[in-house]
Amino acid sequence: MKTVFSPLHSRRQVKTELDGGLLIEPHEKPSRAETILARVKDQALGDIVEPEEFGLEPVKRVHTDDYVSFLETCWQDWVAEGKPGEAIPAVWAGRGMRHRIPKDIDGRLGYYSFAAETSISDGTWEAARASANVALTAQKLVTSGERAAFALCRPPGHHAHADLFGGYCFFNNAAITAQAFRDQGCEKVAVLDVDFHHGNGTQAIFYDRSDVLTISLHGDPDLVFPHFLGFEDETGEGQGEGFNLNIVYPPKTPYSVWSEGLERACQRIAEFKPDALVVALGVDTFEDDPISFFKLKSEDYLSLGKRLEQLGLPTVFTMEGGYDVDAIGVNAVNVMQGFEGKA
Ligand SMILES: NCCCCCC(=O)NO
Ligand SMILES: [Mg+2]
Ligand SMILES: [Zn+2]
Repeated sequence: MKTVFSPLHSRRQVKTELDGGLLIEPHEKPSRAETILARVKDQALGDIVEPEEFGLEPVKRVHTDDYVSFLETCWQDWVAEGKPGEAIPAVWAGRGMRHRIPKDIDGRLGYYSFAAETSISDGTWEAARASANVALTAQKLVTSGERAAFALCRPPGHHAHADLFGGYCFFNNAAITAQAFRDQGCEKVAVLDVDFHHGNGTQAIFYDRSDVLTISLHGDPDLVFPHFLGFEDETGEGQGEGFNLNIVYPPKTPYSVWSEGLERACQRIAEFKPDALVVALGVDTFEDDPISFFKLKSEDYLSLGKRLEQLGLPTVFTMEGGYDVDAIGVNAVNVMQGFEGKA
């Protein structure tokens, strides 16, 4: 299987993440991508290709023009205001307030985000653009005949809404990929989010549509991020009713239980009969992940990959979360190797 990777991921090198009232070293760090890349090479998974430049048009098929423009100038706008630290949103439109776009950078940071842990600094824009190009290059490989391709995306994307960043995400790489499949002739596309966290952005982007089926398995939002979306009663709206499926699990869920949800998801996908599959691959479901609470083991990712291959679909994997850096390479590449029959 080919892997698409961009060294430009390292342009995202923020020094802060707001966590527990402290500014900590971000969990979403450059070594995550480098460790996965090293494992791809160590396992000779396949060629490693750099992304092509697709420009902003395919990104704007999912994200609003004003949001894209905000991201492009956020850091310089912040610096121009003489702010001493990294750009961190700190004010939002609460209940009863107005959702209009302020002029001030603090107001715009709040308007275009849903959480405060995701700092922005120099290079975030370039890395986010490269990450979307990585996903689009993987999609092009698959439409050009590859059965599957691994988009080693960093920063991740599944929390990003059409005009919201958060959860370490800016551009929704999985949604951009799904829309590219649609724009290139696929009638139906399924997005399966196996990251520990709910793919709230992906759900929201396609929520009223029946051409893209969105499914996510994740930790109970009553207990974990993103807290305000991802419940099982969210099944889609309008044309999209019945085309969103959330499968929620409690702390300490092992693969033996989690895989029952995977089976439900796979059966729903088979019933939907899509022309392509996008897998939002987070491996923060791992038993030792520092910010999550499932108990999957490294060998379980081989089984996950094997089950996904049985769907028989052209498949793009977009890298999402996973923060046990020592294990992330084995866990992510195990999915690809399981997909290719090593299980
Ligand atoms: N306290 C912020 C948690 C952000 C979750 C990031 C993630 O892994 N999403 O998939
Ligand atoms: Mg998920
Ligand atoms: Zn996650």
